[in-house]
Amino acid sequence: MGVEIAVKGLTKTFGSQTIWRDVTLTLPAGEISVMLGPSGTGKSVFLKTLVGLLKPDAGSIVINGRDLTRLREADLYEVRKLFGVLFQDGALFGSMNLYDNVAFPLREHTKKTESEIKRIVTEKMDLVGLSGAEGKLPGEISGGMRKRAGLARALVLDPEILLIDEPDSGLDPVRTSYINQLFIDLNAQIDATFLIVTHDINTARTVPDNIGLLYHKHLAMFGPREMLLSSEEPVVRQFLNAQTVGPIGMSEEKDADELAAEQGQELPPLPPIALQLGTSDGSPRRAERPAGDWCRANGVTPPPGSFLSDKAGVPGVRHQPPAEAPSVSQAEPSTGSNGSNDSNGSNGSNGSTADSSELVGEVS
Ligand SMILES: Nc1ncnc2c1ncn2[C@@H]1O[C@H](COP(=O)(O)OP(=O)(O)OP(=O)(O)O)[C@@H](O)[C@H]1O
Repeated sequence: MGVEIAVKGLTKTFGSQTIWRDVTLTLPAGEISVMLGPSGTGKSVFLKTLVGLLKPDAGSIVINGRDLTRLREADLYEVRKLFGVLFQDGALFGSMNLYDNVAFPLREHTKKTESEIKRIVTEKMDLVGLSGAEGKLPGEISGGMRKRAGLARALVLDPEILLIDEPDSGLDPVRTSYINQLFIDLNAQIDATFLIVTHDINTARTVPDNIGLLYHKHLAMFGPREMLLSSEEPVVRQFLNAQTVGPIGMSEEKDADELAAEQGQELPPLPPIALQLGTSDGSPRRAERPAGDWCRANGVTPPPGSFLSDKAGVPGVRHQPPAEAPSVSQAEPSTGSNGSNDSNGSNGSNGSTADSSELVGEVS
C-alpha cells in the first residue's frame, strides 16, 4: 500500500538563503501527490531532503515511525532503500546500455544472482514499455525513452515511495500524456506512494490525488485535488490556471506597484475541475473516490461543468458544457476522480459560482 510520509515544520536554508520554512504536510500512503511551484522555489530541494540527500535545518520527516532527519548515516542508508527516484534527465550512465543501467542498483545493493537480476530487469523494462531496447545506449534513444529507462531503474528495488522530478521536462505533450498514463497504471499496480514535481498544469489537474504548492519560501497549500482546484486563494488560483494576474511575478513575487496596477482586473471564472485520468485497463485507481466527494463533504460548489471530462479546465482546451450541466450534487458519481479525505492544510478553499453559460476552459 506504500507508506505515509509525515513532514512537519521542515525548514531548509543554504547559508543565508532560506529555501522554504515550516513545511508541514502528509503524503498519504499509496496516493499520487503533485508538488507545484514557480521556478526556484525549492521543489527539487524538497525531493532531495525527503530522500535524505540534503539535511534540513529544522523539522521532521517521519516514515514508518522513524524520523529520517535524526537517523545515523548507516540507518539512513537502509531507509533510502524505500525510495525510488526518477531525476529529470533519467540520470543514466552514458557508457552503459539500458539493461546495465537498470540492473545497476541490484548489482550495487543486493546479492542477487545474474539470473534473478535478469528476471527483474526484464519485468521492469516491460512495465515501462522498453522491452527490446535493453542493448541501446542512453545517447541512442529519445528523451522520453530515457525517462522510462530511469523509471525502470527506480523500480528495481521495489520502492515504497517514488519521487519523480519534472517527468515532463523536455517532452512533447503526447509523450507527457504517455508518461502520465504510465504513472497512473504503475500506481494501481505497485505498492508505492508517489510524489511528482511538475510545472505541467494538465498533469497537475488530472494525474494526482493531492496537490501542493510551494511559493515564496513556504507551502502555500497542500491537500486533496478538489480543494486546490476549487480554491480562490490568489496564488493557487493563478498557478493552477496559468494566469498572469495574481501575486506571482515574472521572476518572484510582484511588487506593490505591480499589484496595484492589477486592482479591479476581473479574473476569469474558475475553470471546471477535470476528471482524474483513469487507468488504461479501466481498473480502479488505488485511491479512487467518487468525483466531487471532497467538494460535497466540504460544502464547496465546484465550478460549473466540473467532472464531465478529463480535458476540462486545461488551458488551451475549450470546454463546452451541455446546456444543462448537472451540478455535482445531482450527477451520478463518475469513475476516475476523487477527493482525498486527508485534508492537510484545509485553508482558503472555496468554489466558484460562475455562470456556466460563459464557461470556457481557456484561461489567459
Ligand atoms: N546544493 C545547493 N547549494 C546551494 N543552493 C542550492 C543547492 N541546491 C539548490 N540550491 C538553490 O535552491 C533554490 C531552489 O532550487 P530548486 O532546484 O530546488 O528549485 P525548483 O523549484 O526545483 O526550480 P525549477 O522549477 O526551476 O526546477 C535555488 O535558488 C538553488 O540555487
